[in-house]
This record gives sequence, C-alpha cells and structure tokens, in this order.
Amino acid sequence: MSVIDVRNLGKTYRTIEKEGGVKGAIKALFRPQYREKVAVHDLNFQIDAGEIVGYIGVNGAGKSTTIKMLTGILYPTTGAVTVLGHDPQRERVANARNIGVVFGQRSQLWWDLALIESLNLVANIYEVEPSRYKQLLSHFSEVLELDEILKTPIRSMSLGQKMRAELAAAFIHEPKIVYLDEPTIGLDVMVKQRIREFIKDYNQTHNTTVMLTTHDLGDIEQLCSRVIIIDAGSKVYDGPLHAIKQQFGKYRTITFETNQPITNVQLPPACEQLSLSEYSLELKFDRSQLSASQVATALMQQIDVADFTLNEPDLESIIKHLYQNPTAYNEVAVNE
Ligand SMILES: Nc1ncnc2c1ncn2[C@@H]1O[C@H](COP(=O)(O)OP(=O)(O)OP(=O)(O)O)[C@@H](O)[C@H]1O
Repeated sequence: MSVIDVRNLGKTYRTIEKEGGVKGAIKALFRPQYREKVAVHDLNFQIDAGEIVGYIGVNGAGKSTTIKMLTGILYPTTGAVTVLGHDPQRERVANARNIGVVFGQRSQLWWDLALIESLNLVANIYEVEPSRYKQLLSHFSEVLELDEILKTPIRSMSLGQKMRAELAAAFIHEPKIVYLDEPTIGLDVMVKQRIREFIKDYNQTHNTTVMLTTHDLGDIEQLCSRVIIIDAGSKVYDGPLHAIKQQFGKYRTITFETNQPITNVQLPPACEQLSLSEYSLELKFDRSQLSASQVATALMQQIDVADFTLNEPDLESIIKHLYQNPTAYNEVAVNE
C-alpha cells in the first residue's frame, strides 16, 4: 500500500523582478513585473511502506521543492500530494505526527539547549509515552553514540555530532515516514557509516518509509533499492537502483591479459582502445551495438588471451554522465 501518493504535482514560483536603485524599487511596488519559475512539473510517483527511496538530481532540479510540498511547508501550484491519507498542507498537525524530517544543512533543534533538553521537549510535544521514550533514548544513545553529547548544547557541537542529534530528534516519536535531505553532507567516513547503519537498522526494525535526498552516491548504494531521478523539475527515472546501470550504462570496458606481447590489433566497430601495455589491453565498447562475447571472439582471433575481465560501469560515472548530459535520458528512451 502506498504511503506517499504524488499526482500531477507542480510548483511554479512567482517572484517580482526588480530593477536596481530606488526608482526600480518604487516601480516594483506600484507596477510589479512578475517572473515565473517552474520548479516542479507534472510529477507522479507512489511510495510504499518500508521503502527507502533515493531522490536525486543536480542542484536546482527541484528536489527541495518536492520535499517541501510533501512535508506541507509549501503548497503545490498543480496536482496533489497525499501522505498516509492526509493532505500535508491542510492537515499539517495530523501529518506532523507521522513524519520526521532532517535537513542536513539546517538545524531544527534549539540552539542553546543541551541535546537531552531538546529531546525531552520533542518527546513532550509528540506525547511520546515516558517508558517508550526511555527505551528509545537508550537505544539511540547506543547506536548514535549520544552519551558524550547529551549534555552539550547544539551550538557547541561539531557537524557530525549535530547530525546525530538531529537524527535522534527526528526519529524519537517513531514516525512512519522520514524525509532526509542530505543527511551525510560534510561528514567524515566513520560518521557517514554510522548514520547509514542507523537509517538502515531503523527502517528494517520499524518498516519506516524513508525518502532520501543526497548527492552522496555512497548513501544511495548502501541504502536505496529504488531511485527517482529528477531533472529540470520533471521525473526522468524511477526504478530499481541496479537497473540504472543497465539502462544508462551504455558503455562497458573489457580488459585482456595475454601470454604474448600484443602487437597489431584490429578493433571491431563501436569499440575503442582505452589503454595498451605489453601484455594488457583495455577496451571500451557500446553494448547497444556489440556484446561482450563478440568483442572477446574478435580479439581472441588476433591475440593469445590468457584471461579477460568484463567491467560493469560504476554508478558514479553513470550518474555523472547523466547529470552532465541531460539528453542522455532521451537517448535511452529512443533506444528502448
Ligand atoms: N523561493 C523560491 N523562489 C523562486 N525560485 C525558487 C525558490 N526556491 C527554489 N527556486 C528555484 O526552483 C528551482 C528548484 O529549486 P530546488 O531548491 O527545489 O532544487 P534542488 O534540486 O533542491 O537543488 P539543490 O540540490 O541545490 O538543493 C531552482 O531553479 C531554484 O532556483
């Protein structure tokens, strides 16, 4: 059953264009010129209970705008959002009980309060049952290593400590859905790992739905089985993580090790040499035109192959390619 239902969702920002100087300011006051920016356009997706979905795209693609509409901070210009049966904007209180939110670049905790005081407050606001609160606090303290920072005010915490504190606060009322916007940004490898493990463990034990916005592909690879890619406000991919590699990884590489020094080789069409040393040859080929076995057969007729390795494209290079070449999304659609 879907817990998040997004239908034909769109958001257009309307801003007043101002010319410089006092004259410009007065003109904007009496005869405002509006500029419209379509941030999200005709978005459709459903997310089921317990899914961890990576929501990715370049800067300015429309990710934060979508999350703001899902959490009820912004109202949509077109279409509708339903979260566990509620309209997040009109039923903000009911919605708030069900959700937890972490914005990696902004703190939602009380700056001058010690973490434990902040957590007590949040638990009070959400009316968390005291014995349950005690249990959760002890569990979170262990997995997020909070003991050392419970008495520290948020303002004196390091980035990694702050993020662990934010997570504890966002999860303490046991929300059914959590929206995590860049939860690992700027953190060192160890803290990143701890946070990913916390999210994974919480998802598995509570069947919590997680929507994760991140530029860190490690987060995606370790946590998300499904990915939604948004580009210029529109959805361009929605599917399993592993299928991105199949759909968009147009090129593969193959490395041959030989028994004899490699001399002249004739490459099949749609195949290009990446590197050559005495006993090793690395090729790149377009898998929509050639299969790995066709490449291997062509080369084995020319060189004395001792071994060969076929390399799948890695996610990072595919996503980088997609981000740099938005038309690649259409190329795939045409090729299909
Ligand atoms: N309040 C606003 N008024 C006008 N335009 C806005 C406003 N907020 C965002 N935009 C524009 O809408 C588009 C989408 O912005 P959004 O912040 O949703 O992107 P994003 O994918 O979250 O980017 P990032 O990865 O940088 O956070 C951008 O072109 C942005 O400039």
